[in-house]
Amino acid sequence: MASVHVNLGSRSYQVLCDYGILENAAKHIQEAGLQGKVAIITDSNVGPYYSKTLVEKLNTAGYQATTHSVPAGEASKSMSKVELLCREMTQDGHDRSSFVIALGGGVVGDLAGFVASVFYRGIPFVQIPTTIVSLVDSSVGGKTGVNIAEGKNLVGAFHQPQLVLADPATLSTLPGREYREGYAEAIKHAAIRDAAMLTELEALSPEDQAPAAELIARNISIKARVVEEDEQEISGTRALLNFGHTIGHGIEAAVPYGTLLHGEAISLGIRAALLLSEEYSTLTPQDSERVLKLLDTFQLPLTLPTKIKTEVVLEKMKRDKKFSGGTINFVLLDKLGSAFVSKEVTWKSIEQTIETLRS
Ligand SMILES: NC(=O)c1ccc[n+]([C@@H]2O[C@H](COP(=O)([O-])OP(=O)(O)OC[C@H]3O[C@@H](n4cnc5c(N)ncnc54)[C@H](O)[C@@H]3O)[C@@H](O)[C@H]2O)c1
Ligand SMILES: O=C(O)C(=O)C[C@@H](O)[C@H](O)[C@H](O)COP(=O)(O)O
Ligand SMILES: [Zn+2]
Repeated sequence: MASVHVNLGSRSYQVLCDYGILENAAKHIQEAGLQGKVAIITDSNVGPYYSKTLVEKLNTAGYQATTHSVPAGEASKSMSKVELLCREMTQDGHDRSSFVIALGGGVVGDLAGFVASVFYRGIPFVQIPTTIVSLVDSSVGGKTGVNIAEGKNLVGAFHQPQLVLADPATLSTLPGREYREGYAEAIKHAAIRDAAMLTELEALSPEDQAPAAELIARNISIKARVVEEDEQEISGTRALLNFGHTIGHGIEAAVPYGTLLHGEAISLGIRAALLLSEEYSTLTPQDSERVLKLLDTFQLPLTLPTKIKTEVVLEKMKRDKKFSGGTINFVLLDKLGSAFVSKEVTWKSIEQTIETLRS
């Protein structure tokens, strides 16, 4: 079993990654010190596959589990679903002594984590990720939250999970498009911190059943080390995990949520960030080409659809958390595996770069 420790003082936790680990979820949850009532939050696609067995195993181990499902998809990452889940949980007898399990992809993880952060002013939660995005990225780090019409993740809280149980076997039921999009986040990790991992990713095929537990753990380690340095994105180190997200989030929010999957929008955002890295820093076109080729291997979009208007992307971007007090903090690469935050990038360049994404 691959295991990564996320060292955050009193908020430290373990990420356990192994094929079939879900079978032993109750044992690992017990070992993490969680007891009593548990609200499993999942979605309409994931629940039917995995929640019944999980409930049975938890109840056999002495837990009292209830299941709460939201419709699958990005639109469920909303304040209205937060209220609905809090009401359902209260009606089902949950209180301060309960804990939450997020069973699903990044949408469920962000939503359930946020519910856990506000329910009775905060209860513990466990992440059980079931997509590539959530296995390599979103289940770790404690960023939770929901979208509003004005932009992505604009309402949220830092709330670390108490345990992450990563079972790559769950990927066997994940549809191809949702499987491929997740690699945008792994490619991002390689681009900002681990150029050698590009070679590992280049050896994969989008037709593979699932990546090795070691590759998932390698991504989690990259993220964990960054989060340990700057848990609440104050010093700027954690902003590096936002490579490709500044324009990417603008694109994702410019069309109804769910039209583009998160990883697809981030693929376009990565292309934009590579172009700006060449313009403002020392990244070479050859290095950019290598990353673009990898995104293309996973059939991720690199051309911005005409229906997505530049002015709408810019409007959404201006509300992004990376723009505070009028300053643009843009994550660039100086070479593969090495990222930094630049304050030099102008709105004019951003606008031109978005236009370049059209061809
Ligand atoms: N908090 C963070 O650090 C962080 C990091 C990255 C992404 N995110 C967020 O994560 C979200 C995207 O996550 P995602 O790409 O996992 O999307 P998702 O959670 O919507 O999952 C994608 C689709 O796959 C389905 N699905 C999930 N697991 C399945 C399985 N094993 N079998 C069958 N179907 C399955 C879901 O029902 C959904 O339809 C975005 O909202 C993004 O902002 C957060
Ligand atoms: O964990 C982080 O920090 C990240 O930036 C990871 C991103 O992949 C993720 O999409 C995150 O939700 C973006 O955060 P935001 O603060 O820009 O909303
Ligand atoms: Zn992301």
